[in-house]
Amino acid sequence: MTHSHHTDHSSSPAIVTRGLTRHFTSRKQTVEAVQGLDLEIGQGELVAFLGPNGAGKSTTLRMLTTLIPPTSGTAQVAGHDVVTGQREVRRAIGFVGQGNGAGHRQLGRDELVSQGRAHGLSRADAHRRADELIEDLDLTAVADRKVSSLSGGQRRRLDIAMGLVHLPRVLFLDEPSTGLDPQNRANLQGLIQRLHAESGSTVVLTTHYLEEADALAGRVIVVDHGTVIADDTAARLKSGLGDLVRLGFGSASASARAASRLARVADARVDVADGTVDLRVKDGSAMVGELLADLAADGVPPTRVEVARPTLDDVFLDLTGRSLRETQQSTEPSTPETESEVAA
Ligand SMILES: Nc1ncnc2c1ncn2[C@@H]1O[C@H](COP(=O)(O)OP(=O)(O)OP(=O)(O)O)[C@@H](O)[C@H]1O
Repeated sequence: MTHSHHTDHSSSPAIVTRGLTRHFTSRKQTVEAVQGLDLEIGQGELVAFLGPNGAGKSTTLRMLTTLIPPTSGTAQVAGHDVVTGQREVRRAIGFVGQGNGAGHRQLGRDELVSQGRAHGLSRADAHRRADELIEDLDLTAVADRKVSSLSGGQRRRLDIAMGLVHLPRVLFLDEPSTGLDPQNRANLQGLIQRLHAESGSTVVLTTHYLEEADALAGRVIVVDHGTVIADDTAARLKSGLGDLVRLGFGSASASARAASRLARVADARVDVADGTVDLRVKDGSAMVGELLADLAADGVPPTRVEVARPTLDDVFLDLTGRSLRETQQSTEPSTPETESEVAA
């Protein structure tokens, strides 16, 4: 691995988009998949793209990796325009898409070696790199089998290895951990972190696992309906939402009385359901003692108290009105051409 160190602010950004837009027309219906994205991602950043199904994440990645041209707007990746500099962009990037990258009839190891050779590695380097990745991605037992005989998760890991063979300067991963078991998901996270730290590569990934975005990414970009609706560190997105203080009461009248008392707490959002009051407030854990004393003094002491730090899922729900957990469970990885999605 090369050890040039990351986050070089003096040089140009790894990715710049201006008004990046992509429409799809099928059966006389137009889907505005990506609508005027303005992004700037610096060299060495590790960015997670989050959004509900159909938000435009894959379409954005497919434009940035030159697989489909924008309808309008521009994008530069590694200093080259994705349309006029397609070849240069492709040479600089690695892409792990949602489909399968490796051919079927080959052996996994041979696929990796030929991918390395195609990217200009010497035969010896290509073999060494393939060995490294086979080890890193826990493919040792299956690397010498035909690709077509691998399980879904094994294929996924081979595809990821294919995208990493040439130590790309900019790496795009479209839902890399989908279909992996928890063990392999954790391994993959470690691998992405190492790659990022050791080679200073810029990494852009989409994921439906919010914990993954939280653990890995220095920057989280939330998209919905083809536009960016939030762009910040996970920590700031969460602290902006505040803690959840959930108070339980013996009766609905007690919770109503407590709620009217709590409405006076500055900058808090109060929700009452019978018997419970939810308070969304900055630093809930620090203020809960005082809060309880106040309620006791007013004669409405709660019978139960919970304080929860916000998760990225809470942020996501707050921003999009949808829980990513729900969308993740209810939907299979999308086949974009299906009519229901086009109509959505
Ligand atoms: N080739 C295509 N033809 C028609 N519509 C498309 C095509 N590709 C994508 N779309 C539509 O564009 C919108 C954005 O799709 P995209 O795949 O970018 O979403 P996504 O955020 O990656 O979603 P997911 O989380 O489900 O992977 C969707 O409404 C989708 O149906």
